[in-house]
Order: sequence, then C-alpha cells, then structure tokens
Amino acid sequence: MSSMYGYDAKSTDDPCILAADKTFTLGMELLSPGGSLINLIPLLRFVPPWFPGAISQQKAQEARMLTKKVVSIPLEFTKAQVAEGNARPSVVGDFLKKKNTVGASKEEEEATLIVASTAYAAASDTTQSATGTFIYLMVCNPDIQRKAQAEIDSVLGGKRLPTYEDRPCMPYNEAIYREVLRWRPPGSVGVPHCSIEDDFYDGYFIPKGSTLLGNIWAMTHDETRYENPMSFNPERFFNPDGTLNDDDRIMAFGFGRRVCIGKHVASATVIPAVFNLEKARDKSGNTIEVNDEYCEFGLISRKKPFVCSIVPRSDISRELVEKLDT
Ligand code: HEM
Repeated sequence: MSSMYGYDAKSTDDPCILAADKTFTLGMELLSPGGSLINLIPLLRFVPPWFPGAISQQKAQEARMLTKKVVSIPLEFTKAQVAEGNARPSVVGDFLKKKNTVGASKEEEEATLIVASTAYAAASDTTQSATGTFIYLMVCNPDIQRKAQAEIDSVLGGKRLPTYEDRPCMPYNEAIYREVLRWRPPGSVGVPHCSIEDDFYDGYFIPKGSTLLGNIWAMTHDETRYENPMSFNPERFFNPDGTLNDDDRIMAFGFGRRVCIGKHVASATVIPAVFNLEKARDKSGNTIEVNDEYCEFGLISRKKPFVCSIVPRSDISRELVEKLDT
C-alpha cells in the first residue's frame, strides 16, 4: 500500500484493510476448487444475485462492492496528498503528479491504477502469511534468530538498515528466507491453472480445459530432497564448505509464465535486522507459549494469531525504524 499509494494503514481497523480482508475471504471461498457450483456448472453465472439460493452471486456482488472500496480509499487519499503537495513517492502518487504537469493518456491512467490495485491484492495476503510464519519461527527458534542478527550486525555494524546490495553478504539470512517459504508456503497448491490443449503426463491423459494445481507443498516437503522436511532448518541450504547451495528456486512463488511478479519485492521483506522477536510474558513473568496452528483461507494458509514480544534491538534500531516513518 505504501509503495503503490504512499498510504500507510495505521491499524488493522483501517477501513481499507477491513474491506480488503473481507474481499479476500469472500474471494477465497468462491475461487477455491469446489467453492462454488458456478465453477462446476458455468451456466449458473447467469443466475441473478436476488434469486433465492444464489449465495455465490451474492458473495461475488459483495466482493465486487468491497473491491471498489479497496481501490477508491487509497486512491482518494493519494489524490488529496498530491493536491496538498505532500504526497510521498509511490506508483500512483508519481503518476498523478506527472498527469498534473505533463499530462497522461487515459490508457496510461487505467494501467497505472490497475497495476497498483492488482499488486496490492496479490501482495497483501501472501506477504502477511509469510511474515506471520517468519515471526512465529523466529520466536520459537531464538538461536536461529540470534545467528541471523549476528550476521546482519557483522555487515551493518548495527548502524543502518540493510539494502539490496547487502544481501549477498548475508547467506544465513538468505537461507532463512528460503527455509521460511519452503517450510510453510503461503499457498500450498498455488493458483489454479487451465490446460490449453490435450496433454499426457506420466501416463495420465489431461484433457484441454482441465483445472491444474501445482502441489507446491509436496515439492517443498519432498523427503528425497529435504531430509526431515517438517523441521525448520536453514542449514539445509548450505554446502558442506559453508557456501549457499544452488537450491534457490522458491516454489512458493509458482511456476511458468504466470510466476509471481512480486517475488523480488517479497524476498526483500523478511529480515530480523532491527527487532527482537520473542515469546511474550504474562503479568507474573511467565512465558506465554505460542500455538502452532494455522487457518486455511481457501488457497492461502495463515498463522493463527499468537501473542509475542517485538522490541527494537537497541536505541539505534529504534531510531532507524522511527526515521522510516517520517
Ligand atoms: C511471500 C510473498 C508472496 C508469495 C508466496 C506469492 C505467491 C504467488 C503465487 C503462487 C502466484 C501465482 C503463480 C502461478 O500462477 O503459478 C503469484 C502471482 C502473483 N503475484 Fe505473488 N506472491 C507473493 C508476494 C507478491 C508481491 C509482494 C507482489 C506485488 C508487489 C505480488 C504480485 C503478484 C502478481 C501481480 C501475481 C499474478 C501474476 C500473473 O498472473 O501473471 N506477489 N504470487
């Protein structure tokens, strides 16, 4: 939202977040295989929402209305910021400035707005799922977190935030990133695809028009490739000589022509540079244990909410984060 619109949601009660969350839940219910009869009998899409029992149509209508809200709330915000002259750099903000000065075509405007809302929609739940898993794993594996932080400190000296250029110098953090998305890919079967011609695979006939799901979970938990696949172990991505191995194909981003286009943005998000992530304590000082449960939302799985403590690692870390907010 920040990079697309320069809009920072301050809390989970933000109207845009609430609308996006509800749209997502409705969308996932409708899109998951078997989630709607329309997926099996496409002719049913012509039944109007007011028809008794047309639950899918009603959900789709609500999702459409909420989607408009998800697009209009940050857009109106950015327009106001641009008009007041204090818009932060963002895809939509920069476009609007350009439109107001040198002009822009209708097509350009349409494309920019669609790119921004698509990126937001595709990025929010997947990134939220991966971040939830990452925080959970760091809280439950303090030794791994300390090792990652020690590597970051050795490169940054605790004085600045990491940049893309620092990444090759942080192989252990790279291994954590690979392992988080291997251990719990946000979408265990990716996004459904449709075969565009008759095909054969491994002796099976796949007729044109079949729905195909790539079993990402099976690939990332293949015991012949990943020993003890249910355990979280970033070390598995290292060669015996201590260098990173070449297993850098992140299955969680999907495959082929429609592979996730945000994978480079996503891959830069997960770094324990400035915060300590720990188990929280109750008023008596007892550690609050973290549940290990996940909720399935159609095609995406999310860590069930849990309490933990997230505190800046030092005063410098706090300043670095606060500077980001200004
Ligand atoms: C950990 C985070 C993310 C995961 C696990 C993820 C995963 C995926 C997957 C599985 C697909 C479908 C690929 C396929 O059809 O085989 C996809 C598509 C897509 N993703 Fe991501 N994604 C993430 C973050 C992002 C971010 C941050 C953005 C944008 C900034 C983004 C934008 C998109 C878009 C636009 C598509 C549709 C591409 C197309 O259909 O051509 N994703 N993503």
